[in-house]
Amino acid sequence: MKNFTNLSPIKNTKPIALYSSEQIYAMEQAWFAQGYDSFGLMQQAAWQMAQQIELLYEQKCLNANHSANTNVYHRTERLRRVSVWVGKGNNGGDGWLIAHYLQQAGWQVEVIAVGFDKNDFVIDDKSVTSNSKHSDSSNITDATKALQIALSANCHYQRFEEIHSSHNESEKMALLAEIYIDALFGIGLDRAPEGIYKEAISAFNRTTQQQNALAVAVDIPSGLVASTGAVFDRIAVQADVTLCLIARKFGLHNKDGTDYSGDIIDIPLIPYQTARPHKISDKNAKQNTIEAFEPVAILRTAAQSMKPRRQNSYKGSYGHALIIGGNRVDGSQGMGGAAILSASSTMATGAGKITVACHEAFHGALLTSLPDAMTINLHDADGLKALIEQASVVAIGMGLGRDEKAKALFIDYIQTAIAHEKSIVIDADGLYHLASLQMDSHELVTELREHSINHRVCLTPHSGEAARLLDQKISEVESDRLRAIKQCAAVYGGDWVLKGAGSLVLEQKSGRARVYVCDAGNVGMATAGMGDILSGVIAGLLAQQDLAAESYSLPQAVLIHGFAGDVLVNQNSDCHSENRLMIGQRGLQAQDMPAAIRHVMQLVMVD
Ligand SMILES: NC(=O)C1=CN([C@@H]2O[C@H](COP(=O)(O)OP(=O)(O)OC[C@H]3O[C@@H](n4cnc5c(N)ncnc54)[C@H](O)[C@@H]3O)[C@@H](O)[C@H]2O)[C@@H](O)CC1
Ligand SMILES: Nc1ncnc2c1ncn2[C@@H]1O[C@H](COP(=O)(O)OP(=O)(O)O)[C@@H](O)[C@H]1O
Repeated sequence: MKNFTNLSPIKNTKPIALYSSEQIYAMEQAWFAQGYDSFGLMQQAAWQMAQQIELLYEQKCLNANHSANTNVYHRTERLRRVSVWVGKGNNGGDGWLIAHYLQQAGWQVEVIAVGFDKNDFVIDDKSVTSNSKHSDSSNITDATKALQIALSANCHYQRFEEIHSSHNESEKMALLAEIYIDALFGIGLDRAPEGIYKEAISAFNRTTQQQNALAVAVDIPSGLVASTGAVFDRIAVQADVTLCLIARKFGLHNKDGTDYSGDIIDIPLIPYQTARPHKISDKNAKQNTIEAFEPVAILRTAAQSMKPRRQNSYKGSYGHALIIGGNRVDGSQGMGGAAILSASSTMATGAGKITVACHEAFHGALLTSLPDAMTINLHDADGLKALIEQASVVAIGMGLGRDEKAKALFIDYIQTAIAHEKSIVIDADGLYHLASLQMDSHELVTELREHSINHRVCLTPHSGEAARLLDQKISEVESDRLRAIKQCAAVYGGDWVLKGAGSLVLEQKSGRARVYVCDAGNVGMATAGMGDILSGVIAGLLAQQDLAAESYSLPQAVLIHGFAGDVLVNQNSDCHSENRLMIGQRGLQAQDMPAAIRHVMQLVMVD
């Protein structure tokens, strides 16, 4: 659940580099290649996590005492109990060592071992005392070594299989604890947890919820795929806190990741986490050159500040945005609202002037809600093409319609925009037509791609639209959104937003594509018309050419849109007056957004 307590669009936080699990393994390998010990790294990881767990426990006690208004010193008399759930991989190895270190620190520890055979618990002194630098060489894995160390230290354990097969509910309650540690799976999860693993994850979640205990995930919540943020069949540990080892995983911030990870605490561990030895192809190159790991994406949690406008300027200084959409196909009710919403957010973002090209049937409604806009008939091709020539940016597709007539208009208007070297935003039905044109091998797709090399072309699909553009199933796109957005950019050129929880933004600059995850927005925005609002924000920023490049960037637009949604939902938490209107996650409407966008535009302004 998103925390709205510290809502500020400009925060003093740096963007965070995000990596795939393959890259994290490569970072580890680079570290070991320099002679460092893999088991030493596991010990260090576990030791630092144990310390964090102690801090989390103290914080939990302080909070509990604070709310109960009791003396904080009572906490020292409490029995500190931890239940550590371990799997068979290295993530489980971390768990065994955490149990060992916490027991040394005086905690009452119970390890719940999942997927283990009874024979796994025979103490083998050799593995504990093994000094081999890399455990592989002695055929003893790091995880086994960790288990043996915990056993030798008399850490109490139970096999989950035994607890689970018991019909006695109280026996099923593995251990009453204040903190539960999830060390079942880490970045090595490569398939859906089934059988006993599925049962263990459900039992972990059930127990932590029943005990109102703190659930702490080691590295990543078990069940969450580190490289994609996917969760198989909703089977994943619901963590309150994730202790993220080595480097931030992309999956913690995309798709299901945000729902399952809780607060994230970084434990970087190795100084070279973002570098690996350079492959020496040039014999003259220095031996010790290092090559940075290119993150798969950058997490942006804050918008760029914007400078105030020059006093000596006028509406023409802030661009003319042309919104094309809002059609009414003969006999239908039409989609005028899409263009109206888009236009109202364009204006709220600060465009100097706007014209809306929509079906004439909607002109009255448009002018009633947005008298600042100029209007033109969507089907007046000559008039509209003349306007495209004058516009600073053309946003097309919101409620344009999917019939053949609309497709012909789309082709005509996009070709005109390209001919006049305009910035273009394509959304909704525009993306539908673009996908058809790609299937027809229509020349417009190539023209648009070429145009995008030197001009801004922004395309904003949700997963369904992206699937059509790529001729894939929605599930295929959803299973790896990072791959999908890159494929979109490779096929069509331009800059992209793949909308959804943790919207992805791909920007191409100087032939280099960079992907961003925008950490603003909330589930209240999953309502009709929110996408139209986004296309309007993008058009509104692109129109204002007085802005510095980073201020009209695509991540900036997505962040402003997301923060506006967050501002609206946040009214819930700081609402003291009963008379004040509350807008929460349920019932948030796209039409609420322009006022919130104006508010965010003031918050990002600096002197
Ligand atoms: N020694 C090291 O290099 C370090 C490793 N670390 C830990 O090691 C973790 C990665 O360890 P591993 O690579 O062993 O990966 P995991 O501990 O995630 O486990 C992978 C094992 O589980 C199996 N598996 C995957 N999905 C399964 C499923 N659905 N059902 C049943 N079995 C499944 C795999 O076949 C593999 O045997 C990290 O997340 C981190 O916690 C940290 O200790 C840092 C240092
Ligand atoms: N769960 C969510 N978290 C954050 N943002 C969301 C969420 N659901 C939707 N949004 C945002 O709301 C907008 C919805 O766009 P879209 O699906 O195109 O709506 P429409 O087609 O009705 O206009 C996108 O910008 C999307 O990122």
